[in-house]
Amino acid sequence: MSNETASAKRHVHVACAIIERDGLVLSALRKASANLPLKWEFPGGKLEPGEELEECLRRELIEEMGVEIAVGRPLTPATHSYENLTVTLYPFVCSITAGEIVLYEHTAITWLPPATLHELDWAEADFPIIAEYQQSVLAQPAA
Ligand SMILES: Nc1nc2c([nH]c(=O)n2[C@H]2C[C@H](O)[C@@H](COP(=O)(O)OP(=O)(O)OP(=O)(O)O)O2)c(=O)[nH]1
Repeated sequence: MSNETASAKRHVHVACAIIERDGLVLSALRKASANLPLKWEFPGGKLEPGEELEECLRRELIEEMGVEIAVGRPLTPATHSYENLTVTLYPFVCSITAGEIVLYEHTAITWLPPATLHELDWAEADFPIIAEYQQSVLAQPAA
């Protein structure tokens, strides 16, 4: 049997951080040389064996951006099948508690108001997460 059958497709579990600061949200641009090149994503990465999602996210943010985060409310996990890979994303709303961002993995970052997040060229797995996040934030009464 070929290795390219649907059943052979790798499935990865990825925690990702919707980082809020002063009413804006951080998005990060993947490298041109990466899988899903030059797509926007939320920082984070693959869950390691035995690791909790929140622990994974705190580790990834130190590794990718050199910052410590507080992990807040979870959003609904989203599963998407790319051509060669199935990804389940576990999103959490987060904030930076220590450190200044240094880009160890990404090409760029940007801070946007929630309402305009969808205008970037996102990795497809993020579409439902962005929609849910926008709905949750924009539904809140003004302070
Ligand atoms: N961190 C993150 N990954 C995402 C998002 N959306 C999305 O489809 N992904 C995909 C891209 C990758 O295939 C996978 C995350 O894996 P990763 O960040 O640990 O690994 P990578 O592909 O950048 O690099 P590698 O370690 O596999 O070489 O999930 C997102 O919003 N954030």
